[in-house]
Amino acid sequence: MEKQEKNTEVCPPVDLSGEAGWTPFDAPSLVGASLRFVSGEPDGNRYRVRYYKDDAEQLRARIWFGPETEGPPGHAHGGAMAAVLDEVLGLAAWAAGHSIVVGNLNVSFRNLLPLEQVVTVESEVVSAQGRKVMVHGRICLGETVFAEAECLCITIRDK
Ligand SMILES: CCCCCCCC(=O)SCCNC(=O)CCNC(=O)[C@H](O)C(C)(C)COP(=O)(O)OP(=O)(O)OC[C@H]1O[C@@H](n2cnc3c(N)ncnc32)[C@H](O)[C@@H]1OP(=O)(O)O
Repeated sequence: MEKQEKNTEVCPPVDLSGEAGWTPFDAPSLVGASLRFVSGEPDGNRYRVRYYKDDAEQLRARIWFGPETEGPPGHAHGGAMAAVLDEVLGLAAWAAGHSIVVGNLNVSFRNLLPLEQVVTVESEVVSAQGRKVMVHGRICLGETVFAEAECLCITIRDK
């Protein structure tokens, strides 16, 4: 079988601007330099992401799924969408003041997400009781929802 050449060309810049009323927010710095999988290559071919807070102080992200996130031909891998929801919804809890890791992430894939398109991740911290913080979120563009998730975050025990 012939070996397929890997395309190593870097994709052109993309516009990750937020919407009116959004303020840029450096969410990954809340947890230090550890979040390289989604946020680590801002000019690469995997993901490109920029974080914001909206006027209700909820975390938002504008994100581009690059060719390295491909699953079904021309579209994002489900695991690639789940990774984004894990990071953004976990960071939404951090941004609300909770030091957490994600304990459970329940994702529903609603529509195929075309590659190399800038989409939005919305999040909402819906409850915080004891060590459990529930965050809901979705990857969408206008009225189209690509994936939605419920994320149970658990606060880290004091060492
Ligand atoms: C640095 C942070 C970056 C954040 C952004 C990125 C998000 C991530 O990718 S985090 C990485 C993925 N997550 C992980 O690897 C987490 C691995 N899991 C763990 O470390 C542990 O299981 C942990 C911390 C979640 C819970 O363990 P522990 O501290 O012993 O708590 P534990 O006593 O078991 O549970 C506490 C409560 O949460 C509940 N709970 C814990 N896990 C779950 C779960 N998966 N589903 C439902 N409930 C759960 C328990 O039932 C318990 O409830 P109750 O108090 O009512 O009895």
